[in-house]
Formats: sequence, C-alpha cells, structure tokens
Amino acid sequence: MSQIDQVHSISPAVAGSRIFKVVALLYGIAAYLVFFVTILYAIGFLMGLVVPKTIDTGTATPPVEAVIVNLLLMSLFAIQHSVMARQSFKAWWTQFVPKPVERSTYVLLASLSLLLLFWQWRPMPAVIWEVQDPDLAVMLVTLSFAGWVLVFTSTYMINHFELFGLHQVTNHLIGKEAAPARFKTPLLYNFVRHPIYLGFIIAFWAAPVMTAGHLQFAAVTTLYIFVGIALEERDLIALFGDDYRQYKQRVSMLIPWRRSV
Ligand SMILES: C[S@@+](CC[C@H](N)C(=O)[O-])C[C@H]1O[C@@H](n2cnc3c(N)ncnc32)[C@H](O)[C@@H]1O
Repeated sequence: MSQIDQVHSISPAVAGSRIFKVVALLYGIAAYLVFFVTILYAIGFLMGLVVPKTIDTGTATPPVEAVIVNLLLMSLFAIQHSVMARQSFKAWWTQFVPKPVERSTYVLLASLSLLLLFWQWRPMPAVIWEVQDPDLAVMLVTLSFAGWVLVFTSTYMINHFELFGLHQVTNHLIGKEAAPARFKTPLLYNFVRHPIYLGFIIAFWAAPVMTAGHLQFAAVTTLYIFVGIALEERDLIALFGDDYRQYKQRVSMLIPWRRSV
C-alpha cells in the first residue's frame, strides 16, 4: 500500500460509526422539527387559531363517548411521557435504542402521541363560561400567550437543546462525552421550581370561552402535571440529593413567593 493510500484509508468500522453519527444527527433534527410543528399546532389547537382542527371543532359525538375517547388520548400521552422519562426505563430501553438518540426518540414519540390527540380529539361544545367584556377577553388571550412564552423561555433557561435531544446528537457527532446532569436554578427557577409547567397551566386555563371539551383538557392535564411533578422531583432528589431538598424548602412549586407549595 502506498503512503497516500495509507493516509486516506478509513476502516469500515470508523466509516460505519461516522455514517451512524450523521444519521443520528439527521434523526435528531427531524424529531426536533416534528416537536416544533406539534407545539405550534398545540397553540393553535387550544386557542382556536389558524389550524384546521381545534379543541372545539370536529365530528360531534355523544358526550360520554367524547369524554372516554379524550381520556384515553390524554392517558396515552401521559403514560408515554411519564414512563419513558424515568431513569429505570431509560436504562432498560437504551439496550435497544442507541443512547445518543434516546432523547430524540422520546421527543418524537411524545409529539406523535400529541398529534394523535389533536387529530382524534372529540369536541364537547357546551359553553361553561364565556367572558362578555371585550377587554377582559383580550386580557385572557394575552395571558394565555404569556403562558406559552413562559414555557418557551423556561426551556431555554434549563437547556432547550438538551431537553429536545439536539444537544445529544451534536455532541455525539463531534465525539464529545455527554456531561453529567447538573442542578440549575437559572432566573425564573428562583421564583418557582416548575416554570415550564406553570406556563402550561396558565396557557390551558386562560380562555375567554371555556367549553366542556376545553375544560376536560385543562383539568386532566393540570392533574397530570401534579403527578408529573411528584415523579420528576423524586428523580431530582435521587440525582441531586440535598441540593434539591434545600431548593424545595426555599422555592415554591408553582406559585411565586408562596413557600414550598
Ligand atoms: C420538561 S423539563 C421541566 C422542568 C421543570 N419541571 C419546569 O417545569 O420548568 C424536565 C427536565 O428538567 C430537569 N430539571 C427540572 N428541574 C431542574 C433543575 N432545577 N436543574 C436541573 N434539571 C432540572 C428534569 O430532570 C427533567 O429532565
């Protein structure tokens, strides 16, 4: 073999690993884009804006059937989202799913189960409340938008790109080891421990017109958020120990300036 051949020859194993890194990156980007479209659709779905099917439109079904189908759709999302986020589940399924794309796969499946929910959601148009005062109605719409802004800004504070899997696939591409999880309390995390979840609650409830279908969505997801917080905090204490315990004493769960609840 000439010197030039020696310099340029790449073993099949190295070439295979490079191809895998690029495929993993493309997969991570695709999963992120699906997530991004899903979250934008979620805003339109709940606020009744732009999208073809909203929480209050679709084929009318008897209320009992609607309640059951909607509960099943929300349960599917909740089970997927909570079970797959646990450390024990991650340890098990990374035997089959390569570690660098584990988070992207989680994000992709969460997005797909949400898209299924939007598609199959059964509307229940009975009006529970309707704000007549136009100023108050505008205030509620603005508050709902503010909730979504809180969700987005908080993801950037905690680490948006890691949360949605892009960090992991780009690190893998450049051969950088994944850094261990770090306990953080940036900006809003000094006022509440769960600003992302607080943003969702505000976005879901601040509605000038609340139908029975929307109410079912807001009530069940709020309940699920509390269960999610309990599971997440158990993991965070296991991970960060006293740092997180002291944080819990110091900073309230969801209501700013209200201690430890
Ligand atoms: C979807 S984020 C929600 C974060 C937070 N519960 C909120 O509502 O803003 C979930 C991820 O954030 C991580 N996380 C939550 N609080 C954290 C903190 N103070 N420091 C580091 N990671 C945190 C959890 O371990 C989990 O992987």
